[in-house]
Amino acid sequence: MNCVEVKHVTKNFGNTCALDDICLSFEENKIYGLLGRNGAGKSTLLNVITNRIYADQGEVYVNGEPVKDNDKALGQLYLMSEKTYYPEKMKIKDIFKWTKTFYPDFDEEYAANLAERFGLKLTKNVKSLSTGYTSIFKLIIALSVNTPYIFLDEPVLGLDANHRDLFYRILLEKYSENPCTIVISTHLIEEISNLIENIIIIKKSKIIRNESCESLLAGGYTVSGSTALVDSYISGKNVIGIDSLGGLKSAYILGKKEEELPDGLEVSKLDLQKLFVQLTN
Ligand SMILES: Nc1ncnc2c1ncn2[C@@H]1O[C@H](COP(=O)(O)OP(=O)(O)OP(=O)(O)O)[C@@H](O)[C@H]1O
Repeated sequence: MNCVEVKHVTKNFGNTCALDDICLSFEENKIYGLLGRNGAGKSTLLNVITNRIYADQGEVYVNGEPVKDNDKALGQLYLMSEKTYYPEKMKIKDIFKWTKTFYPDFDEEYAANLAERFGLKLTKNVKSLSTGYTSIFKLIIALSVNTPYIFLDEPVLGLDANHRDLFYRILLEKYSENPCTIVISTHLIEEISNLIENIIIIKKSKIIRNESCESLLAGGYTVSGSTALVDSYISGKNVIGIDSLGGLKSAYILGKKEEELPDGLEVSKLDLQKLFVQLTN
């Protein structure tokens, strides 16, 4: 089966263990969310997968071939990283051309079209871009390279709400027209909860969850209603969070829901962000 496999990868920086015996795989044509608190090891994992840094132990395979010093396997992967490696004085349009020399399937026309949709001028150079437009420029390249596996590390860093919304729409558009594997590492969990099918949570260098979003969220539920009703219902239950507004309350509960709930209470699915906070605290 075509996939990216991470097998027993460990990476230390001096006394800091950034990745501890990580095993996982990214299957073809799926969208993954890679979540974890600051310093959990997300960027290190993406850098090891794309061979930007070497693991101390373990291997990464693309469709069965090791990526280490293997241009063919590496050509299947693209990482949009937090760091910007492009020459500062180079114009965007020239970077697009340059990218095509490394990634022959890079679609210059599509990239120019995305630049127009985001309002990015192709004649600007990298140095003159704001934080948001630097992310946009890197995103456009990632969405246009057409590699089977795309890794996005903090893709919406500095993007305003309108541009984030546009990015999520474009991502889904692209995915439905031309499916590929997309791995998104982000702290904006709620915003991607409807995009991702699978979720990988990394905590202090270890994977603590790797499953479908659906199965993760099936581990609990949300009840909403009047404060008095909710308070009485949640007594003795495993409550991981509460939101109150006026006389209304929502409680996020782990565990299985009873068949019958008291009248006046509404049930909905668990909130991914609340669950993440609880799992990674
Ligand atoms: N080049 C490096 N030198 C030393 N320590 C490093 C280096 N890169 C990462 N680390 C350490 O490894 C750990 C994992 O860092 P990493 O950047 O992978 O986390 P992250 O999950 O991406 O965090 P964030 O969400 O804050 O970007 C942290 O403790 C970090 O300080």
